Amino acid sequence: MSKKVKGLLVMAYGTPTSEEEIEPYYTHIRHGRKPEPEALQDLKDRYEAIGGVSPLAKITEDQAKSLCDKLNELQDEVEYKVYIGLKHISPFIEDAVEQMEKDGITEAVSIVLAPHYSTFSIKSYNERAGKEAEKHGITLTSVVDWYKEPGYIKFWADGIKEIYDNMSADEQDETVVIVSAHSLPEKILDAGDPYPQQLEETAQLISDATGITNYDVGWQSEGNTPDPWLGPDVQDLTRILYHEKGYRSFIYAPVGFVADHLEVLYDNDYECKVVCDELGAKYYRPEMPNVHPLFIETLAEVVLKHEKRDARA
Ligand SMILES: CC1=C(CCC(=O)O)c2cc3nc(cc4[nH]c(cc5[nH]c(cc1n2)c(C)c5CCC(=O)O)c(CCC(=O)O)c4C)C(CCC(=O)O)=C3C
Ligand SMILES: [Fe+2]
Repeated sequence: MSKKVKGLLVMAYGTPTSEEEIEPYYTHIRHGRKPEPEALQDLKDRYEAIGGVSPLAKITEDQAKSLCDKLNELQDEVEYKVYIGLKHISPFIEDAVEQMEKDGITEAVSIVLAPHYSTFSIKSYNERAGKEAEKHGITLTSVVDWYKEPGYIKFWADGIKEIYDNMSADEQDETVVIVSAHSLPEKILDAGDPYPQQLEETAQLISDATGITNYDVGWQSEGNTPDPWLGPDVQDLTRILYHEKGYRSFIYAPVGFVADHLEVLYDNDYECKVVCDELGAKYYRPEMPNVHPLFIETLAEVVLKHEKRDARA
């Protein structure tokens, strides 16, 4: 008897793959409102600064494919078939689910390539997927979050330790780890959003795993809107930690992201580095997860655990 085929919906933010796509992409992020010419130019300049287009599109594809291969290697009850569904550019989440139906898929599982749960992020991905699945008669269950998964913590702890262990004892004494995620509007707190608490937990677990107790939590890449955003911003935090605590080496761990992309390559590797250079401090940033085997295995374990829980329910 042939194995049952099950859909694996891998959801991610999405990125423009050419300069022409930047405007429609930005417009989609802004819920259909076109950006002002200055804001659009600013975004184009940032993409230009990291090489014209983001490496994210290719990385997301590689992550999705590797995850699916790993899942098919780790179990032999079902044959997973992978679909990529993006939040802000084609193939959209809805396109992916529609394609599943065309392919005769009746059951699927989804995961978002972002660790922390927020109404602004994972909830909105999962709601869009769930709604579309219902429309097409597909039974879909969704992984909720995976911010304290041991393999994910280990991945970051290993990267941080590698940098730290290469320092002299004197430098180690002056080193702090800045653990960060994408900032969100402060109003998420009114509804008790778990996002900030989850980032705190991730940071604590990484500290436990590395034994490095000098760490702080910051927010990055905040949007260009009038309302207040979660802070402190990582750049401000760098200055505070330098002046008030005397740190001279900074290890940035943007754990809210899983790939090399604009927020990391520009907001960390350029903007935070500018602050470090100005202060005469040292800038370090461990590798992003991308398709590292430990990371892909971890995602596969997350999906399989979710599938088991689902089977029990
Ligand atoms: C929570 C969160 C994640 C992490 C979770 C997840 O991954 O889902 C994330 C990831 C990403 N965000 C990305 C890109 C952008 N996000 C923007 C703007 C915004 N993000 C927001 C939230 C998040 N974003 C919000 C609340 C806004 C403001 C919207 C508004 O205006 O009200 C803008 C507009 C310009 C700007 O603000 O910089 C861009 C270009 C890329 C792709 C990078 C690449 O292409 O390499 C990635 C992975
Ligand atoms: Fe974003």
